[in-house]
Amino acid sequence: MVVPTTTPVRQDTVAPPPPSSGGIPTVDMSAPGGRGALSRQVARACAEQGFFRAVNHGVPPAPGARLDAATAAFFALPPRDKQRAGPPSPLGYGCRSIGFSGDAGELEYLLLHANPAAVAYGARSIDTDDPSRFSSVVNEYVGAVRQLACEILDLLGEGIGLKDPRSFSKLITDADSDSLLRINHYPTACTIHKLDHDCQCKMKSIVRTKNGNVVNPSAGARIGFGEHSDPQIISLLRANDVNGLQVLLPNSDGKEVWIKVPADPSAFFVNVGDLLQALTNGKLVSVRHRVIASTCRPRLSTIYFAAPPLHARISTLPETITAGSPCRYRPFTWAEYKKTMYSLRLSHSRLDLFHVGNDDNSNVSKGEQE
Ligand SMILES: C=C1C[C@]23C[C@@]1(O)CC[C@H]2[C@@]12CC[C@H](O)[C@@](C)(C(=O)O1)[C@H]2[C@@H]3C(=O)O
Ligand SMILES: O=C(O)CCC(=O)C(=O)O
Ligand SMILES: [Fe+2]
Repeated sequence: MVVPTTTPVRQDTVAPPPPSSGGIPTVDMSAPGGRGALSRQVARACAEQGFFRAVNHGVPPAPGARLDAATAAFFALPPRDKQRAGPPSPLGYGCRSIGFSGDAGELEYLLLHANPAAVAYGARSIDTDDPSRFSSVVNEYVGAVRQLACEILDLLGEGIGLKDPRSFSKLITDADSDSLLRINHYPTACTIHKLDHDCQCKMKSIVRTKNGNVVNPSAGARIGFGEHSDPQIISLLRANDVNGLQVLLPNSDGKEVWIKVPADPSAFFVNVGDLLQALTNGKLVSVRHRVIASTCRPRLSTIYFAAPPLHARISTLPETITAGSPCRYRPFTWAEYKKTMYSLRLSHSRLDLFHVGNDDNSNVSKGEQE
């Protein structure tokens, strides 16, 4: 991760660091002190950590509670009912397998496109009793969270001094926005028996050798979701009261260390994504994070990945390019970026392939892996 330790976001508007709890910057979205101070705080957290905890964010609890109830009901279904919504294409129901390049984690999930037509289509196999009930719960949640995402992006636009501070939020409110909603369920080690046989074996990482012996190559390690950065513009995560999320942040010596993020069901955890790093010439940093699954309590998390339309051209904003900080990334479309990312492993630092002067990405687009 690039850590701009010597270059503050803007020389004339250096904000005090947001208060941090256990190394996690926290931004009170309703704090008195004015919009200027708030925008500088949000920009500073996104420049230094690429991550913050948003409290008093204004999203009412009801849409989240309704969505949690609906998705928990889905995950409690018998395996063959859940499999009607899979396998993930990448959208749909998935169990353990993440993406198309061999990544796996101790989780099952639903991955949905966030537009109402796609939600309605997916809902037919997720809530067969009443698909429109499921759709309206998802749409209500997406509407509320998208509004918070826009507010944060506008604050960021102001905080880093863009000519049009709404440049970021305009990308995600376009009718063709490619935003996603993901619901991750990390079962406990002892409820794995509720999954189907295939998934049970995969989650226990059981491998049967040629002579019939059973071995567990990853005994002890419970990687829920492996190390990665989110590819989109910004991600807003809300989870139940079970810990597990970790972010890779610089410590006081500048060394990167994994920081455990204490669970807070009333907060949103905000991640800068790869596209925002590219748009801002690396001033805002796409944070690497992962989930270690708890052995004794199930974690349920919901993440809104705010993305532009597929055809959107991601080109570094001129305000972020200076003589001392020349343009780092070549322009690309979100469709091009997605194609590259799906050919790579979860942990790949894929944005590096779009550095000015790096021609290596012509190969990865054709399916070459790490
Ligand atoms: C291995 C992969 C899964 C992923 C697409 C990718 O090729 C690399 C990025 C992964 C990720 C991480 C954030 C989101 O959970 C996600 C939906 C996304 O947009 O990028 C996943 C992708 C996925 O699970 O399909
Ligand atoms: O489930 C979580 O808490 C985080 C998962 C995540 O980072 C992702 O789905 O991209
Ligand atoms: Fe993520």
